[in-house]
Amino acid sequence: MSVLSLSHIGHAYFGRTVLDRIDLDVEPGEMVALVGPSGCGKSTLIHIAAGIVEPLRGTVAAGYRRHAMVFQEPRLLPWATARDNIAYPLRLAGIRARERRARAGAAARRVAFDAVDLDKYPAELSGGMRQRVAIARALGVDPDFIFFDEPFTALDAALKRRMQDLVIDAARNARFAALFVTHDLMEAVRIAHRIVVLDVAGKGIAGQRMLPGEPGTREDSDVFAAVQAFLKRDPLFRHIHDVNERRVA
Ligand SMILES: Nc1ncnc2c1ncn2[C@@H]1O[C@H](COP(=O)(O)OP(=O)(O)OP(=O)(O)O)[C@@H](O)[C@H]1O
Repeated sequence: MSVLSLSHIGHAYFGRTVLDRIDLDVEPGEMVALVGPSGCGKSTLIHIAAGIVEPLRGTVAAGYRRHAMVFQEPRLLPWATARDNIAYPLRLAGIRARERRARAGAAARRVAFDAVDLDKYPAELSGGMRQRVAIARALGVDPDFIFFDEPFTALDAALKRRMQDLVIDAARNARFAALFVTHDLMEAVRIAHRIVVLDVAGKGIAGQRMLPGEPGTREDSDVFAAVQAFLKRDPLFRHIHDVNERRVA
């Protein structure tokens, strides 16, 4: 009864294999963190999973009702206010102005976005506020699945933590499932039920680990200890901090 099922996904760019034989299922209400060394194909895989990129091989079976996506950059419309940005997908869905306004306001409240800022334009908002708008826009469509592609990488540590808590709370309340790409193992351990580790590019999934307890109920000391244990003793995480320098160059 998976809400997302990837079977034998393979992909290549210009003949160079980046993903091979990827099988991955996400259950309803489950938050799966996808981690792996730089350049291993995390973004490619989440784009395939979300239907943005057509895989060269394999199939994607989506059992969710409605999905949303949150990217590293908030990707807001610069000419629209925060409220109109949040309401934009609702407008595309043909929802009337009055209801759009109410639902955008409710979504903003769920991410603790101050109502007085709803009429501001993206350029008038801080990076954290803009990312809140992006999350509110995702929550506003009432999704049962959200794809997160490194949404908090550009934020400083304190803000990142606040945003993670916000996503954890929202996921618990709205019970959406999610695939969450991150290169931050601490973030993965805080936020997810399960961590899936991609191998270096072209080698597929290296393995996965279930995380104990529910996201949001883990003590900081336990999160820290789990990350240390993964990095020091678990061979699955051996390549996690490798950098594909050819790509960086
Ligand atoms: N549109 C594209 N055309 C050609 N090559 C691409 C394209 N997108 C990604 N690649 C290459 O595919 C590989 C995987 O990239 P991808 O962005 O999916 O990895 P990633 O794990 O998300 O990387 P990072 O952790 O650095 O964000 C990289 O070597 C990258 O250079």
